[in-house]
Amino acid sequence: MSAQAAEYNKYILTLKCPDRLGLMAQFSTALFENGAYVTKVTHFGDPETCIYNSRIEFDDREMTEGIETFKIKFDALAQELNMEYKLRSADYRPKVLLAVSKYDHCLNVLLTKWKGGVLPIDIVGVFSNHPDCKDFVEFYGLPFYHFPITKETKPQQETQILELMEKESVDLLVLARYMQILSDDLCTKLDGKAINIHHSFLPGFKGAKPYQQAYDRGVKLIGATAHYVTADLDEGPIIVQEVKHVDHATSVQDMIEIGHDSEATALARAVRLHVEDRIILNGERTIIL
Ligand SMILES: Nc1nc2c(c(=O)[nH]1)N[C@@H](CN(C=O)c1ccc(C(=O)N[C@@H](CCC(=O)O)C(=O)O)cc1)CN2
Repeated sequence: MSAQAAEYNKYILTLKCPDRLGLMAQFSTALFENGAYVTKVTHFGDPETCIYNSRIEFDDREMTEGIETFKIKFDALAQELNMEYKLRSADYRPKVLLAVSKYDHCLNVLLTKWKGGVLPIDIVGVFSNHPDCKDFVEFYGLPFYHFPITKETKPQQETQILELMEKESVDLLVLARYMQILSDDLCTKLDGKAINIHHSFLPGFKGAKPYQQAYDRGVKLIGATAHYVTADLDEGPIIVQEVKHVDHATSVQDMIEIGHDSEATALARAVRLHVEDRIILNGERTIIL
């Protein structure tokens, strides 16, 4: 007898463990025996690392015991299979802090998608090293934090960022064309919790002014890359990439304007993938389930 979908509690289970024959049968049986009504499964067994990765959506329509009992039983299986897993309610909306400098095209798309209910996140605020985006952010009813920075005040400014993230229990920091390099210490603290949009088709043209670099090289494709932030500038695991065709007549300014769409699209998609727990970090690479 199926009740209305709205009555069910829905969950997202992500897991990784050493791969071996019969693994799927074993944890599928565990899900079945504990009444997990599976509605979606995506998985990948990495042939190089021999690690099995899976993302499972299920609900409790057939569960006779609560999710806490499910966790206790699944914990036992996880130990047996040397499995790392994360289980959360599908209703949880990750808390996201945005960072900008002066360009607001990526910020605009993120705020529009958030306001329109397309991005399942709670934006706790926006900070910037410049005041330019204050009015725009406050138009959306969000707090704007002006954190100016100089080489000398960088440690204090990054402390402001960390304190804000702590105070608001931030799950994800999104650098939406935030043009400051985060210190190694901050990158370590934000490992896997900070996404940047770089305005080139990485690994080409890392660092500052990538469109000028692209123009000077005479490329026929420009791109944008959303990646996790690491201490190695623009070297973090790649999440999403977008490209656009250009030619000999495309100026640097043309590239900057053409690139805005690619940057905003790539970043918004990367944020969605992250907050839906679809990204598995796999060394220097990502698996998108
Ligand atoms: N630790 C990291 N910080 C940041 C990353 C990253 O991958 N690791 N990505 C950048 C974004 N970025 C390109 O997308 C970028 C931003 C700024 C610069 C840069 O050189 N800026 C200033 C120097 C600023 C500073 O010293 O903090 C400059 O133009 O000289 C290069 C690339 C965001 N941060």
